[in-house]
Amino acid sequence: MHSHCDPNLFTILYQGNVYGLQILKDGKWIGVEPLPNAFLVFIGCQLQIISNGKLKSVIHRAVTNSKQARICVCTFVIPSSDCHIESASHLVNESTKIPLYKGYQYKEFLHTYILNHGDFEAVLQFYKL
Ligand SMILES: O=C(O)CCC(=O)C(=O)O
Ligand SMILES: [Fe+2]
Repeated sequence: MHSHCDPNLFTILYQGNVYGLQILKDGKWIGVEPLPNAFLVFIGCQLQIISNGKLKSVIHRAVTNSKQARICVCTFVIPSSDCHIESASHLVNESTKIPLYKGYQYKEFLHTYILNHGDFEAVLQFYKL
């Protein structure tokens, strides 16, 4: 699976016991070893925007393995398509004093995300103030 940030609010992920998940940190891909019975929570693009940048959505990807089949169970927590998204005012006041992003409807964001092939940095350019 190509590198991306999840466009939703957050993702709960169970990756079984076969390695394959990697996250991008400081320009380097880091493997996330599977932990038995552990769930991973990924901050999605929407939580980054709602938290006014306080929470960061991580770029990740899954790599294939020719020896073992890998099954990953993902639960995506997604806003309804006409949900209005904007930075939460109390988090804006706490951090930058100004919102970093303009508000939008979730379906509008998803459209931009798909047009930009999941490149969150490119998508953010449309919503940064
Ligand atoms: O297969 C994985 O570990 C990750 C899957 C994923 O990132 C996704 O479905 O959004
Ligand atoms: Fe993902």
